[in-house]
Amino acid sequence: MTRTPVNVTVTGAAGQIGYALLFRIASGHLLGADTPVRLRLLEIPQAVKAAEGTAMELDDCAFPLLAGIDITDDAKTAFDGVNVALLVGARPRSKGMERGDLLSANGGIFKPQGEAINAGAADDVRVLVVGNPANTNALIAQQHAPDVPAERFTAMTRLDHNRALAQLSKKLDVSVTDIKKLTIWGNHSATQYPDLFHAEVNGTTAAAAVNDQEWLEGTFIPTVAKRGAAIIEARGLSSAASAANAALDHVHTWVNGTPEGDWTSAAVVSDGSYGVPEGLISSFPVTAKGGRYEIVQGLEIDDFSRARIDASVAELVEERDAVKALGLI
Ligand SMILES: NC(=O)C1=CN([C@@H]2O[C@H](COP(=O)(O)OP(=O)(O)OC[C@H]3O[C@@H](n4cnc5c(N)ncnc54)[C@H](O)[C@@H]3O)[C@@H](O)[C@H]2O)C=CC1
Ligand SMILES: O=C([O-])CC(=O)C(=O)O
Repeated sequence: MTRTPVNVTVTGAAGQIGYALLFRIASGHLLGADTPVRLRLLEIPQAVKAAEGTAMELDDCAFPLLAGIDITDDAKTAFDGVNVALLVGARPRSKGMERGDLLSANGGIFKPQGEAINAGAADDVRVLVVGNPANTNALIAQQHAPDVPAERFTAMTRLDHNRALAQLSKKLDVSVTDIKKLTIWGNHSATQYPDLFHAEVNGTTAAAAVNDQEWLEGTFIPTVAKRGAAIIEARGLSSAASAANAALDHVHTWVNGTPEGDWTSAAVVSDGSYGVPEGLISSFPVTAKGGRYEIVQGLEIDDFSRARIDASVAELVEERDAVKALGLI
């Protein structure tokens, strides 16, 4: 067993994703069964007591890998020495709130968190932003952490990726493990593009295996892209356990790598690949090797895919320009 605990900071720890996430981190599902973790929980002052309650329950599980829990409402304390930062806490959209208001409220959260990561994080820090709008929140944090390599800031589209795997496996009556090279492109929003043209099912292109363009356009893409809203409609609350599961998958893959002959989806800083403006945090097909995510290169993009990627990236550009206009980056 690696004896030095890894410092894992979770923001929004008292929220519903936090509750679904913390117990699995402490039981080894983030970094593996041989890596002890020290949890740092960051919450707003009004929710610190609830986070303390969760910490009591974590204690009561007597997890062998859990080396300690600290709870704070101060970002600097929360990110001091952090190795893995899971930025879950965010300001949800409330009634009558415009997109600009939402971006502005979240800027007030992700700017100081980026600064705190810049000031105190460990050299190997890896940051995953889950809180919405995830891509742009990640961009804000990254822009305020100039001393941290930009590639260490990522946003979560792994839930969208897993949703797409599930929908396709049902359609084709195959196991999710038979599906490889699926991609979510763009923003974690309804404009995202789940791509079946590069995906493979038992060696055949997924789009060809489906052989039903109407299903692909009229059912598959909207079902995946609007799944978050469908869960809210059904549950009265947004996805929590599936989001927590995807966050574990994202970090586990980042650290441990993608299998040979496969890739996954993550929103990472664009290097200009596939016409996505450099610096935007956009979802791409990525492999992970040696602890780094890398954008899969050289895929041919046909007109159908091009139009959808461009539409989602245009939304990311709009969001970036809006936070720029607000002085947040
Ligand atoms: N990227 C993705 O695939 C997904 C993203 N989400 C997003 O994740 C976020 C969290 O979702 P839930 O846990 O369901 O929300 P929630 O409302 O249950 O919990 C959010 C928590 O964040 C805390 N918080 C707010 N501001 C904070 C700050 N400055 N520092 C630390 N904590 C703060 C709140 O006190 C609350 O406890 C939301 O923005 C949601 O939209 C949810 C599902 C999927
Ligand atoms: O849609 C929401 O508000 C929550 C979310 O991001 C998702 O479930 O994908």
